Amino acid sequence: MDIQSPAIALSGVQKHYGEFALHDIDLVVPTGQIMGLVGVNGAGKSTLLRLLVGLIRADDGAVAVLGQRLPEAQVAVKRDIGYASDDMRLYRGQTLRWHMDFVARIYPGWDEAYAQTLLARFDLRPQQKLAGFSHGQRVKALLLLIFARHPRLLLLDEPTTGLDPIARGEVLDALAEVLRDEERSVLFSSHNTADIEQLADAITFLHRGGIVASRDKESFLDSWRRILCRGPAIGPLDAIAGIASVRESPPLIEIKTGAFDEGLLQRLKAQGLEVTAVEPMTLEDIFVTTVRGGTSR
Ligand SMILES: Nc1ncnc2c1ncn2[C@@H]1O[C@H](COP(=O)(O)OP(=O)(O)OP(=O)(O)O)[C@@H](O)[C@H]1O
Repeated sequence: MDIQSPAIALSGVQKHYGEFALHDIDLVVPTGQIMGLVGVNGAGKSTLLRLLVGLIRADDGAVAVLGQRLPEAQVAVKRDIGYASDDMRLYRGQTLRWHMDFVARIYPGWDEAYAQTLLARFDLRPQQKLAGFSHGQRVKALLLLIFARHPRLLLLDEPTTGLDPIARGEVLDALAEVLRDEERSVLFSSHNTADIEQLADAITFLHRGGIVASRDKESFLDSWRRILCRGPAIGPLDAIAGIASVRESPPLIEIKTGAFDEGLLQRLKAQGLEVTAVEPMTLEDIFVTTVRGGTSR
């Protein structure tokens, strides 16, 4: 296996389901990167992750994981991938210990000491049957079974959805610890932008089956600003390059931009506007503005 290759490389990927199409997907996740995949319900996040784990096949385009093409190398890469999603069913009639032994027999990289650490951290009882686990406990059990194998690539579909704030904090802390290993790459999806903002190095916005933006987190946060001005403007503001949205309630004007620089402020002033505040934006606000404005990367 080629360790110089990116962890994930998608090129021209298409997948059609009736009215829905995951389309023109070009995405590279370098080794060691933590990529957050953000999208509303039905955007295509799970479909993208299922393609990467070989559960479904692309209609067109190239899918490579850990330097190997799918679906040809699916069996070979599977042991190096940890995939967590609602698709994964644990056996309700068996205990967590039974599951741990089962996984340990299949994966030689099983780390029992780390599994014990995670049992304590997640406050899970190994002798309890899965049928008695709450939703949050089941999620934590699944992540334990994956993390203790030390897979090189983690594909996590909404790992924190449906968790209470305490369980969510535990899962995020364990993820942050797992992610400290620089050789490990991660793609995790969420509609909770706060989780993505906390953990990810890079962020991809998926909307209606297409990638609308994909950049490293810092440059996302650096380039977006909410600018408050006092008008009126001399000419139409939407025509100014770099403006993603304009909301007017005269004489106040709120502008959002994904291409913030001094030049933009000068252009606004040239329109007769007085700039009264320039504020950073949250990832959530950036996401909503990008999706509503249809801004392309
Ligand atoms: N096996 C399938 N057969 C038919 N349609 C499918 C199938 N899998 C997904 N779809 C459709 O593809 C679209 C994208 O679904 P997907 O589950 O990838 O979105 P998502 O972003 O993960 O959404 P959510 O946040 O709700 O989980 C939806 O319109 C869904 O109905």
